[in-house]
Amino acid sequence: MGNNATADPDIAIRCVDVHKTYCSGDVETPVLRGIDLEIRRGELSVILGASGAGKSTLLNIIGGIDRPTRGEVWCEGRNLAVLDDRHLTEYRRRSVGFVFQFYNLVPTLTALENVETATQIADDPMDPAEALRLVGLDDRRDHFPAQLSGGQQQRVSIARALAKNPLVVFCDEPTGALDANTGRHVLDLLTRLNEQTGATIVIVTHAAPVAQLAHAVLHLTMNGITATRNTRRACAAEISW
Ligand SMILES: Nc1ncnc2c1ncn2[C@@H]1O[C@H](COP(=O)(O)OP(=O)(O)OP(=O)(O)O)[C@@H](O)[C@H]1O
Repeated sequence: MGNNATADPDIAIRCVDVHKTYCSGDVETPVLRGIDLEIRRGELSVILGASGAGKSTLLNIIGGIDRPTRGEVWCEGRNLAVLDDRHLTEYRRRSVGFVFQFYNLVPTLTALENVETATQIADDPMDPAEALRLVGLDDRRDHFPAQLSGGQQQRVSIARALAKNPLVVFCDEPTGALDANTGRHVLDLLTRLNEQTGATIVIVTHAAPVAQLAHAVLHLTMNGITATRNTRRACAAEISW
């Protein structure tokens, strides 16, 4: 398949027959066995799967952190699987934003400065103060991470990812370190940002109820991936886990 694999402007990322096998000495661990998927622009997608199903492995591949053993990962007319290191780094910097379970903020920088670290490497960034306003933290811009709650730190990390104006924001277990109520606020924020800004958001989680928030649900198992669409999406207040 050639560049036409991403000719559809509604598709942000497309995987074609993606395989990943980890090799350590003589031991081979096959994790992804022929994954086909599409991430649609402007949508909130949830990748769901049990522990060990390969969610982080898949996220690392579509986020340009790792490469597949076999298969194609199409984004903006390029197959990430064959990009050299320099271009893959460029893709990570310019085209994707990451939100991790443990926030990964720089402790010696204020909330605003943490967001600025991302906007300084982006082509078309948002005003960092505006990004903090979008996540409801304009009054905390001069606070350091240690002066913020877990939920607030996660909101800073969401502002940091969003402020790059990336093609896709990837969130790996974004509520994993938060209590249920704070987690619900973070999910509510992600759905609101998707609706208000049109940001394409992918949430990776083992928490099945989160799938109710999504336009598209990608269910990853040892046997492959199945995609379903929600005809009615729940709001974060309606879900519990
Ligand atoms: N670098 C590696 N070398 C060898 N095996 C690995 C490596 N990274 C992951 N694995 C294996 O790949 C499988 C999938 O791991 P992965 O972290 O992608 O799953 P996951 O669905 O994200 O799990 P969890 O929800 O527990 O984080 C696991 O069996 C894991 O042991």
